[in-house]
Amino acid sequence: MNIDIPAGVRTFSRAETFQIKTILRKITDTFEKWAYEEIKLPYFEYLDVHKKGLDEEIIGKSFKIVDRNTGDILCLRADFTAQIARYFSSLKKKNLPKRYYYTGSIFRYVQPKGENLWERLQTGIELIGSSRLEADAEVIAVASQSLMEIGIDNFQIDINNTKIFNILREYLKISDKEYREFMGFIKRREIFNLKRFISDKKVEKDILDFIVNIPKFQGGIELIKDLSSKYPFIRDALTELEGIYSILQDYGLSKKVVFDIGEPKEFSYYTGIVFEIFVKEFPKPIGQGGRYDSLISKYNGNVPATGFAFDILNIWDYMKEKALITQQNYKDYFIIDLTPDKKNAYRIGKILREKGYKVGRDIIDRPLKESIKFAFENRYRKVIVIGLDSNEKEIYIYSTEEEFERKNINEFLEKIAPKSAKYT
Ligand SMILES: N[C@@H](Cc1c[nH]c[nH+]1)C(=O)O
Repeated sequence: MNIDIPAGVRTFSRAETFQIKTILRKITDTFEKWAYEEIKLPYFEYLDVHKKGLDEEIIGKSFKIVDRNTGDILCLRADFTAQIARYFSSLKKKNLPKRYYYTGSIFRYVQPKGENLWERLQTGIELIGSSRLEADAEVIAVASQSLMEIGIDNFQIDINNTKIFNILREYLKISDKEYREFMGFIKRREIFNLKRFISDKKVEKDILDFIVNIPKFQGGIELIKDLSSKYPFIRDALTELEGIYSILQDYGLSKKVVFDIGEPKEFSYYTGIVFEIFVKEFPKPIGQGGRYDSLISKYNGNVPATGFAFDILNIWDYMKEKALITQQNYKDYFIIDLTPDKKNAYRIGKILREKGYKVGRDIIDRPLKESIKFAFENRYRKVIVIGLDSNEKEIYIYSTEEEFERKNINEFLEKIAPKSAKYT
């Protein structure tokens, strides 16, 4: 019998799931502190509708399914931002700003090799309704605070402005296809190909000089100021970068910022400030986002927006690698009731759970010693044994396999304080 799973998917063990869930919980708690509200989006979209907001390349990698009733082609969600834009467009009452967050997988085909999965777990936010730089800065601040909450503070935010490329595109008057080729050269930092690309075009000297040097433009705020004096044709876009830097300074985050003009983004829906988040000594970005002021208009309405998403499995991989994950999934009490009638077990369990404790019951017949051993091996902090001697009102509370205390049931239950720790 074949019990395999497809190459592009994987199961996460209970220990792995706990680690991932702990990361997610801390991040989404941070989102909530900034007043973002959760929204649950469907796995399926109509291909035609999802396509409106996404690049051909991404749609090409999406998983398609046929609606068996109507014959319509559906696809599995390939991007949350396009879904949110579609959803927002459908709202009758669009009171602004809207602050949404989401958690779930996006699905895109990749050659299933090693850790390449078809399913990518993301959690992210979208801030809809403001074209102010303050909105772009808020999104970056939320991302930064979320990372600090999970114990990552050596991150770097690579910021860029898509407007620079839009100006070049208009200036060069190139087709979509040529533009994609051009952006590919920039992304792969292929200076030789960039030179070749513009060699047959009539380009002013300073613009030409800018283009062939794009891959090298990586640095701090001085770089942006310098570019601004050298290349007036992109000054407005650079002024935005200076503006966002100044707000991030107020947030105390300017030390995290690097400008990387040679790093364009994956989605063509971006229209302004874009960014990627990296951590030192880890090759993959752990989050990315940016402004998408014309995406919503592809569906209905015309509202500016910005947002970002974390790649949770990249964060998890990094945290494992750096031993930043220390928490274990502990449970509080394991109740073993040796009496034929289990009423005391049910009563004690109920009260402890009401006070916020995690309580499990031993429901397997085996020698007491083995049950106790099982409990500590399986991360219960304490074991309660009922009916160990003839005094029905007393219980034994084990804190290790050997050490225990005898307590009167009612006294124990009266004294026990509600559990307070949040993530344990
Ligand atoms: N959807 C983008 C991230 C993003 C959210 N909002 C804006 N951008 C991604 O998956 O990379």
